[in-house]
Amino acid sequence: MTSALLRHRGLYIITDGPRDDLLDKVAQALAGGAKLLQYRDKSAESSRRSHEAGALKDLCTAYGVPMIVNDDIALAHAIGADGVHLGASDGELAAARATLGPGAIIGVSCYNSLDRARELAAAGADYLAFGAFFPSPTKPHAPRAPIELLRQSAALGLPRVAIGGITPDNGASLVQAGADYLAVISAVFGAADVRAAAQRFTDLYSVAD
Ligand SMILES: Cc1ncc(COP(=O)(O)OP(=O)(O)O)c(N)n1
Ligand SMILES: Cc1ncsc1CCOP(=O)(O)O
Ligand SMILES: [Mg+2]
Repeated sequence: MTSALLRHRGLYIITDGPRDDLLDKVAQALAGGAKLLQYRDKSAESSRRSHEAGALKDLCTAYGVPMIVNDDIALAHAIGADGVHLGASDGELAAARATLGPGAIIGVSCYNSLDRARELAAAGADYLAFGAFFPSPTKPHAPRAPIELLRQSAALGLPRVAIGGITPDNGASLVQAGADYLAVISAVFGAADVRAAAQRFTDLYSVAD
């Protein structure tokens, strides 16, 4: 799936639920040009999670946008998601590949570590996520990463995702440094006008391309 990801750049929306208007807000962000979606819900309510993830997958399919599940390989498999995102304590990349298959998108958190990025690239990751680049309202204690890491990781040849406190105002510096995707929660889902906020991120790539 890496090649499909390599054909695009843009906004990667990550959900901030649980919330009652989740589907509606995601639809607005997709209308604003989001190119990837991650369902991130840290609750343990498996029935709601499964229902929501399935509904989000259908919505993303209608927009031609890949849908990725955070943390949960089994949920990704059960609802036919396009992939999974794994952090350092979320299970092995090899296990995800064995469950989801060769065409799945398996994204990994590399935090601020080029060594971790090299290892996971060699192990078959489809994209490398770095951050937090700015103070994150969603995850205030996330380790910080320097912007140079985006340039330093270019040679690994995989799509690079930037995350952490990204706004339409500070995102341009990350796009310039080589971020293929800007992964955003609060600056999209916390906005009064979600579609307009997403469009501002989308526009950063129209200017760059
Ligand atoms: C695109 C992207 N990058 C990083 C993360 C963070 O993953 P992780 O460190 O596992 O933390 P949680 O999101 O699970 O709290 C991510 N989810 N997505
Ligand atoms: C999951 C995660 N990992 C590092 S920062 C972060 C949260 C990003 O959310 P926001 O865009 O609100 O800073
Ligand atoms: Mg995780």
